[in-house]
Amino acid sequence: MSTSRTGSLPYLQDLSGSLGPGGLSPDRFEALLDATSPALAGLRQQHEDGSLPLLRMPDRRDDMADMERIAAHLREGATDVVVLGIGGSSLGAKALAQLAYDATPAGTSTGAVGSPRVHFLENLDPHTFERLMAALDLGTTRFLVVSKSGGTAEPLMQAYAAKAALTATGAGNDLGRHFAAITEPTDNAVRRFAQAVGAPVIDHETGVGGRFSVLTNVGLVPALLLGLDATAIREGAARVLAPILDGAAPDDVAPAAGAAMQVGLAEDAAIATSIILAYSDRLERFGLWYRQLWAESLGKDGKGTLPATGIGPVDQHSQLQLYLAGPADKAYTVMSVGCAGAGPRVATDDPALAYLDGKAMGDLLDAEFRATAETLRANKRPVRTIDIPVLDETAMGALLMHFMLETIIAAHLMGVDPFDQPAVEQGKVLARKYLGEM
Ligand SMILES: O=P(O)(O)OC[C@H]1O[C@](O)(CO)[C@@H](O)[C@@H]1O
Repeated sequence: MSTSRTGSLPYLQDLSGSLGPGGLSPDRFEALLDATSPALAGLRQQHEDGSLPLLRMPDRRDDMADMERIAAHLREGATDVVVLGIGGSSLGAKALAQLAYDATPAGTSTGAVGSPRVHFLENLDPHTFERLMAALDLGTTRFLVVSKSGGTAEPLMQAYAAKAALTATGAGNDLGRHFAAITEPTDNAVRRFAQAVGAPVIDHETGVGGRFSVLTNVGLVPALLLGLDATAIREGAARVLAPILDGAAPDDVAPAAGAAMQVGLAEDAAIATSIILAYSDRLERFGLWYRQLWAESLGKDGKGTLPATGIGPVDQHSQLQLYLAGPADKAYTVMSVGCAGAGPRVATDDPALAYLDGKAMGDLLDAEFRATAETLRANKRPVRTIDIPVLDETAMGALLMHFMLETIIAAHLMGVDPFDQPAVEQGKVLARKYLGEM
């Protein structure tokens, strides 16, 4: 079974292009799919006993009031909100924010009319920081500091720098109004910072790691600021989880099929890179969120594949040559958002452009998506397609849950723990040592 039968999902996954020559043998795929059964049973159990709080997020509503409270605090009198967080404390929110569209290079998202502009200062770069501070009216700018541990150097550095910038411009008389924080309920540096400036704090879910936190307040507070429907995001996630909770067979569980395919390709077909190629600008940051999820969860014990991202027509004109004729060590997830007929139509009497005459911009995008997927397959490159008829909050919630579950199930097949990241700590210790020597 190569195409997901879960008809109620707001997307359609088709794995048929990953099977056969250049890909995975259908028998091996079926065997791996069967091997996901214990993982699915484990997830059911963990949902029931509450030991994996991520699985309870789709149905949670009791935390919405806290989220609304923080969002209202940040929104009041604000033209701009800057989110200070890194990795899992930023990437999920950024992916959601792109729904409220837009994909400006500075990472700004504008939402519904009346919403503040939301900026994500994820990376640490003094040049970017100073330029943004200079461009904003700090009197009407708010900062949301997000860190699960509350001890991550980058957002702390940015929070203290923002406080100094506010104070320098005289906008710091009422610092509590300018800040809010999300962090674990421990005595940590982010909490102490927020308390010192008199800003409200809400708790980061203790049992949900950063890269799995997009359905918690970490993703949903920025979403609310942008006017997105947070409940619909969770409802979309619930639709992906439902077959697992209902005890469906693995071939009716889209993330299980995806995990079997990804692990099988790595083990049998020497696939070293897993590329998400999205035919929608609004999925650009989704790919970046996926990179952390896949890399940090599975890159262990010498195992794991390199997650990479690309964007539709742009990468056809930049990467496709390598994809088609370079090393056959990459697998492709080509994602498209229903676009046929969308956008402006061309009117031209140039005979050389007869193929464009009367066609909508979305027609060309759709044709290119299908052509690229087929060409990859014709060149024996394993391809999965994911069609999203309508990219809204429900679909985005479903896609986020799909890839979180696919990662957890893949970890089970690979025999690694998806929830830790011990190797990352080495660099952090060294960076602190170097800082101490400066
Ligand atoms: O939310 P925190 O604790 O600031 O951590 C940020 C990121 O840093 C990491 O711990 C890696 O260093 C990620 O797993 C995490 O998402």
